[in-house]
Amino acid sequence: MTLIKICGLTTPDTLDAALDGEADFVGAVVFPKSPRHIAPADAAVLFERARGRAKIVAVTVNPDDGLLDEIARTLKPDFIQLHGAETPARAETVRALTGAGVIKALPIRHGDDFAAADEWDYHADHLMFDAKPPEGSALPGGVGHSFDWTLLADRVFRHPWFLAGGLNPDNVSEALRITGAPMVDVSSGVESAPGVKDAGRIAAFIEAVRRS
Ligand SMILES: O=C(O)c1ccccc1N[C@@H]1O[C@H](COP(=O)(O)O)[C@@H](O)[C@H]1O
Repeated sequence: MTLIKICGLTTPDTLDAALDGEADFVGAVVFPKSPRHIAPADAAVLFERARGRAKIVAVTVNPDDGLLDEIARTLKPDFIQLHGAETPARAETVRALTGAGVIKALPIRHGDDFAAADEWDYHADHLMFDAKPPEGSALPGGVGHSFDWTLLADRVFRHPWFLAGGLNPDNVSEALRITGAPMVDVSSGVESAPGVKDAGRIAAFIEAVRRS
């Protein structure tokens, strides 16, 4: 069964839509430049209802030790998602500092971009292949861009991995058919406007994955 992550949740009703649909991972984006940013203390209150029902993921971009400590003390996530230019050595520090697992997002545009996965596969619990954002983008993720899914054909990784980038209820079946991804991650594809999650689209996305 394909595992599902719904990311960038900021309200109780949309978090409930993800939990009622039995999403496997729910994500809080802790990155002030994002329209989905939520402060760790606020995320801790909101995501408490998810504990034990879905894995809680804190999405970060090049987090410093202070932020990691704050996230670990308040939100207590199951996973820290690293969506910046972190190194494998930094990931080991993140793991030690927080006690959480590590999801590492790798930006993909061409086949060569998978080279980094060889080393990262030994340092992350899960890799996430997300589209490289357009030039000049303020965000490294959550921009609704997809990459050529056929680049993933016949690739093998040590751990179950996420496909991300531009997925939505209408295209996720095709993405799964082409890539055979064991896990999928979505953010802007289940929104009505940037940062505004839509409970109906969350349910439709989960339904489309389950039907695939
Ligand atoms: O969602 C964000 O705002 C965000 C900000 C900074 C780093 C990562 C972010 N989101 C991640 O990107 C994927 C893909 O997004 P989309 O589905 O293409 O909109 C998202 O699921 C998050 O993991």
